[in-house]
Amino acid sequence: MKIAYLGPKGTFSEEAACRYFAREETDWHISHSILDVLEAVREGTVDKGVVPIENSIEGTITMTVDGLLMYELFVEGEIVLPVSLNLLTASQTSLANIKEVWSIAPALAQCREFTRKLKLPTKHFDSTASAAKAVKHAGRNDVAAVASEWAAKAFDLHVLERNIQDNEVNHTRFVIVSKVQSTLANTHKTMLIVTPNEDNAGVLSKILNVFSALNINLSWIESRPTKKKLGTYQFFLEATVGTNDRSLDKAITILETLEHQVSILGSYQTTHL
Ligand SMILES: O=C(O)C(=O)C[C@]1(C(=O)O)C=C[C@@H](O)C=C1
Repeated sequence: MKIAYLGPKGTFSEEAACRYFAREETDWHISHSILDVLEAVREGTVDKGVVPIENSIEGTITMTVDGLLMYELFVEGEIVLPVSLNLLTASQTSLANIKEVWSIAPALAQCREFTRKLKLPTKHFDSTASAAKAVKHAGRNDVAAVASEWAAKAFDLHVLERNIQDNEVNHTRFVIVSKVQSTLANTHKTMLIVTPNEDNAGVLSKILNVFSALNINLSWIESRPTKKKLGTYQFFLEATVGTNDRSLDKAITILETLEHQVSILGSYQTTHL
């Protein structure tokens, strides 16, 4: 099975993908960006892709959510990975010497308190590991990458500070995406997109009421702009029931009767690593 993830070696995506598919025969496809992973799935270059969708400190990774829509992909699994972020330098140095911190935007956002306290400017890269690789090749001792210990080993970097994220406990959830909708039995979560039929007062609350009236718990809500008109949105909802749950069927029927557009992005189980 061909599987794409965000590279280079040493990313959290690599850790999530390798540990999740540890028992399967895999042909890895390493992509340069999250959108490249999704595009490889869309084009059929790979069978599946593994991408981050939400972090417990920073929230939704909007690039992934927008990419799921743009490439019309489905979600067939979910992985929750503990994330510890470290400050990595090319060689041993002190914090006082660091002038700039490099990483992917969501990782930098997870350590905002640390970089703000030290008044350190940041620079964006396509992944934590590409920032680590750049630090290795920059030949400088005044720049540092925010990345994993796995990346420190991969690029032979020095760990200057450990666990620098804003909260000691930190998790990122990844989704496994594919071009076809899988028919998994025994799933316990379902991701939906609801596009309201019109933009009227209380439309979101009316949509949410359908779920609460049917006693369906929602574990995630994200609104994304339709990109067509300011102030108009589509809602991503994650319900903690599978598609075989009759109350979910009912909720979808009611929403469609109210002329909202509903599509199922996938139904899946969660794997905690
Ligand atoms: O850059 C990486 O290592 C990734 O796998 C991406 C990513 C993300 O964008 O959220 C994944 C997990 C961590 O939250 C930090 C970075």
